[in-house]
Amino acid sequence: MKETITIMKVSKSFGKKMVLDEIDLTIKEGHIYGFIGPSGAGKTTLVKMMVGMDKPDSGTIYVLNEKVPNLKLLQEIGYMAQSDALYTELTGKENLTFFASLYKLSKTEIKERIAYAANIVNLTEDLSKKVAAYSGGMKRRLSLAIALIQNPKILILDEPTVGIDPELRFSIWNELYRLKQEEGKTIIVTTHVMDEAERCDYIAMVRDGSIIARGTPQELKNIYHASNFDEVFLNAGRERS
Ligand SMILES: Nc1ncnc2c1ncn2[C@@H]1O[C@H](COP(=O)(O)OP(=O)(O)OP(=O)(O)O)[C@@H](O)[C@H]1O
Repeated sequence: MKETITIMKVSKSFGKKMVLDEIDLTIKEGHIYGFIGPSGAGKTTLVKMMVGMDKPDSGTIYVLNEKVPNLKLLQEIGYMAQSDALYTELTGKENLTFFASLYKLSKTEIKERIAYAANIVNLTEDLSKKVAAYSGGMKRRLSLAIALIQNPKILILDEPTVGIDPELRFSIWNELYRLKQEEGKTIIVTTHVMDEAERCDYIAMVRDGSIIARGTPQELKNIYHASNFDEVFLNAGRERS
């Protein structure tokens, strides 16, 4: 299996605070890779660097064999940030059309992709409403639809299901599996939700800017003598303190 993302000795500080400390990591094509860890551990900073939105102080990141940042990669990465970056005075459909127009898509493809993405996040009926009238969960769903819009090879989703009800969360995860299995997409998620961590193929546990453990969910359960992921998380925390 090919490597989609390679991170080599990446460090980052904000002021005197070291937020990432010599991170080394490879993410394989067609995997769902999860980053879990407490608030402030450095997960968002790390995924932003993969997207090219933040720059390491030292170290290198390659995505699809291109050194980041690289404009060519924008077409290939769908990014859902933790805070929604939406045009609230526009409708959901206008937002999707705007973001779709940034990519190399024909008019027909734009139409098809908007219908597909809206359906996945269950927003089809609400597309003509202004985003200002959306609930928090609807805004998250629209942000996820935007991340899917250009049919990217890589999805980088920063806490994608926060504020989304369990039923829709379940169907979104089913779609992530389908995208992985049928379309070979590489999917990176950060999460605080432990049952989501268990759904990933591979997990990195981030704490204080370092990856303290990595492996399949089962491997991590073995390492931390845990029967579920809440225990993995708690036991990993105890070992560090
Ligand atoms: N632009 C910035 N300027 C200064 N400090 C920052 C900046 N961005 C992040 N930080 C700090 O870096 C640390 C890591 O933040 P980051 O958002 O990467 O954590 P996280 O693991 O994603 O947390 P959460 O789960 O709460 O989103 C935090 O201490 C945060 O305050």
